[in-house]
Amino acid sequence: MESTMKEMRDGASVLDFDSKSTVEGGVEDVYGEDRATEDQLVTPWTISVASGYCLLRDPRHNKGLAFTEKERDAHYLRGLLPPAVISQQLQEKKLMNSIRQYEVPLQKYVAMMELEERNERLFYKLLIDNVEELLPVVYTPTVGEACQKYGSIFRRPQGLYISLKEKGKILEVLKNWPERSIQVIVVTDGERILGLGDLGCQGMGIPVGKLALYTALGGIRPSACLPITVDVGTNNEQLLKDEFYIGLRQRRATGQEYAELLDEFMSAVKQNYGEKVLIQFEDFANHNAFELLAKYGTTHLVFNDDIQGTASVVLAGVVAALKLIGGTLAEHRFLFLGAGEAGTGIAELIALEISKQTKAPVEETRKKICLVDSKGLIVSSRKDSLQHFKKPWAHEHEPVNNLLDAVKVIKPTILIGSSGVGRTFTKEVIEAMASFNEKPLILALSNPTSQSECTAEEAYTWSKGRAIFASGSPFDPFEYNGKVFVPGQANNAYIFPGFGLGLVISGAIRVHDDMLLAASEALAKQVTEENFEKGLIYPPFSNIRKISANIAANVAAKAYELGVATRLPRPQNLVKCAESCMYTPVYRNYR
Ligand SMILES: O=C([O-])CC(=O)C(=O)O
Ligand SMILES: [Mg+2]
Repeated sequence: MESTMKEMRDGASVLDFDSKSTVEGGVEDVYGEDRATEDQLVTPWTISVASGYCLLRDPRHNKGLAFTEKERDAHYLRGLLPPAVISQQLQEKKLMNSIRQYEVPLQKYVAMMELEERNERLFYKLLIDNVEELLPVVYTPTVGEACQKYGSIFRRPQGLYISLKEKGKILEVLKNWPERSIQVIVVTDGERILGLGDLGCQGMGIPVGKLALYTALGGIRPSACLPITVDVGTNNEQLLKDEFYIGLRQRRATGQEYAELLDEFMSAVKQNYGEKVLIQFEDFANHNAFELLAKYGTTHLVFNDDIQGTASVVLAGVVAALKLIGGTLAEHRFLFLGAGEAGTGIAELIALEISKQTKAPVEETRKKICLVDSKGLIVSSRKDSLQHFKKPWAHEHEPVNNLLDAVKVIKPTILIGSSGVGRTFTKEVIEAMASFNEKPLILALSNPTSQSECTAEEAYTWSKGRAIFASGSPFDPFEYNGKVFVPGQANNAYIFPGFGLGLVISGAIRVHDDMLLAASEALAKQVTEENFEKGLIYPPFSNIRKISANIAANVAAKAYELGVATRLPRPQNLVKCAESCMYTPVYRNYR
């Protein structure tokens, strides 16, 4: 009898499913429980129409004073709102005025988060229309401070928390999340939040912030985004002692215990959301970041923003910069400070692109790139003691034990900082770069601003206005000798929203390095003559939705070419397709 009912509900396909284990996802699998076997527990979700008081308190549907007279009548709102009816534009103006009055960035952050909890469309309207002004509020650098103080500013939970306490029950925890059609998950374990180190469970600010950008910059629907923090403890003594700390009060689980929890999480995600959900790893410590990417890259749609997103954005900036500094990629010498996720990720993608351009094997093209870590230049004599992700960069060279000496002997044309340690591009380092380069390209990528390898002012002043400079966190334009220099922001925020959109619109099931190259190429093409004249190697964020649509189209095209796209037939015009899929924050009319 039971099986007959299930067949009636699910149609003929139920016969196939019943005999299978449910640990894999499927194309139609959006609810998870549709595929659940009879002995599995399901969540009895219901859908209802919000009205009256509940409607005003539902952030997804609330419009505040913008509810029309007709809507107020039809939805039992009479008397619950003051008489004035105002437009979304006027609401936006009012909120921008009030946010601009706060002088402390963290107050602006809290105001934005409160808006998101109150009125989601208005939040995104503000963010999209004022992207250059609000990006530093909801994203780096302010989000870093927010994570450090998350326990104190915590009001309502955002996202999903999966801790060691949920071991064995992760699938059930996922089913507690109210949305079913998830397209993008950003997950952190909080061990390396920006350049701020281990912030444990308070790292949640990062997935929340990244996903706000997925919607604002890439047009993924907010309801399709799921921020997750996996809490395995923290080694941050200060947080462990902090009475307001929101996470597990224990030291980090490692080894098998860690691997098992992550494995359960990865299986549960695929089981619940299917094959096409994008899982973006964010701000994991080096060892776990590389391992997770390698382990799940062949079974899941995974993307590590710190390794791959940063690589793609930096390659785009370097390619664009060639218009200003001359030469081909292969003709330049690269020196990195920092050999972690960002450093080795960028280095590898640059080596790959040079290899594609010159047909030389990547083992050869890697030799154009040198990396310095905390122990000095990475050279072959250090090979035995190096972590595996650094080994490809151990070239034959005399040991050199600091950055300045490495700059002097290698004479790079391009200097890239990704060490997470601030103020390491000293006056001597920049002056040395400027002594043998007409236009040294200097990228200070570490975040937030406090960890930047140097400031824009320092780069321009110490190079006497000759440096081409971009940084991970934003700096204001700087005037030197009567000329205004506008520093670019070499931040993965240019890439991941469009990249993710490209995966979603093509229904891609795996990420491939060639897609990262496709994203870089699309971004580099968006830099205009006018941008170059100001010394910019990235286009302004004000055009980001157009940029994201172009990145998405190039990434999707590559997914179809590689045969990993499942959305068929392939749309003719992928840019149009990307644009038409984008979420818009304009209020909808209610009947
Ligand atoms: O969040 C950012 O601004 C860039 C990034 O991924 C990081 O620094 O880890
Ligand atoms: Mg990151």
